[in-house]
Amino acid sequence: MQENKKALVLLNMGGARNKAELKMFLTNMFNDKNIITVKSSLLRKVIATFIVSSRLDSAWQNYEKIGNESPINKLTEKLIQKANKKIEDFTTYQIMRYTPPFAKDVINQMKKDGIKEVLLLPLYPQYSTTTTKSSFEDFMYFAKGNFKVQIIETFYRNEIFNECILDEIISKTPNPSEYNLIFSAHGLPQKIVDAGDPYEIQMNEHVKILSDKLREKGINFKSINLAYQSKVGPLKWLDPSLEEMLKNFKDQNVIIYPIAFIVDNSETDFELDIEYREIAHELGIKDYKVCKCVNDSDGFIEAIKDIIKN
Ligand SMILES: C=CC1=C(C)c2cc3[nH]c(cc4nc(cc5[nH]c(cc1n2)c(C)c5CCC(=O)O)C(CCC(=O)O)=C4C)c(C)c3C=C
Ligand SMILES: [Fe+2]
Ligand SMILES: [Fe+2]
Repeated sequence: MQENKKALVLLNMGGARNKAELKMFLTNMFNDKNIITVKSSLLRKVIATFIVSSRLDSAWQNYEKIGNESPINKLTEKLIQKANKKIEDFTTYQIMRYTPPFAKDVINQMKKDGIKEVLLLPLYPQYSTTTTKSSFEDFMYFAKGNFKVQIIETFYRNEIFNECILDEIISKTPNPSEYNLIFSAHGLPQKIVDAGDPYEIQMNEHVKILSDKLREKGINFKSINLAYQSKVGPLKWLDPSLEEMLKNFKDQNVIIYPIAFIVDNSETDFELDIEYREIAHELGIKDYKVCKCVNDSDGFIEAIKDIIKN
């Protein structure tokens, strides 16, 4: 690896490579104080143990349908390799929050590599305490003042990034007036939003930016909507849910864009492409398309260059 002094660190959630890692993912996630916001870490541990034991087997069945692993790790690896070839002045690393590579180990490697300055780029276009803040705190805890650190908190307004999203949507729908476009975002418990998390506000703004850009290009979908997927547990989450939204489109065509994600993962490959596809079929939707995330596309590498400049 090059001996650059500056690191670009891409932060993401991680994903299971096997059943043991799914247990690790769920255990780490539900012990995260930004996800389960109860004050007592002991109570959180009890809740985590309960959720993991009740969820593990059924959740694993979903991963069995997508080749026994989340695609997030291999796709992120490709993104890192491409970034290291194409983005000058930085060595690019990845850190995952709930499965390896963990902050502690990557930070040790960065110290060995002589890194002095770090630019953190969470792979979440919109800020949430559950994702951006959680990953930032994780990094800072293990960095222990060893580096000069900067973070990019959001990039949903970046024009090059938004062009990548639109390219994917447009290339999948030669006849947009016959399709309903749904931006599908990962959901969040309502109480996290009520406590001040800006995710929903930023999500609405992001959908408006993309909708305006489509109109400016003269591309008119039958309708454009935002819905939330992936609800877990009994609490109220952001609405409308994707399932409720799909009910509006019996006998019509739908195209979904996964707006909260940068790299395809189990929520896109299983939940959107398999589970909601079945629901759409049962609801009498005619054609149901799911867009790919920007992943390691050349366009997204250009977007990263633009996001990190200055
Ligand atoms: C209280 C639970 C959860 C919150 C809050 C939450 C927020 C959140 N998550 C993502 C992105 C991803 N989540 C993924 C999987 C996943 N998420 C939860 C729960 C919460 N997420 C669970 C239990 C799981 C595991 C799968 C399942 O059992 O349903 C993933 C996929 C990882 C993979 O395996 O590929 C991503 C990515 C965001 C962006 C977000 C808040 C904005
Ligand atoms: Fe999630
Ligand atoms: Fe899910």
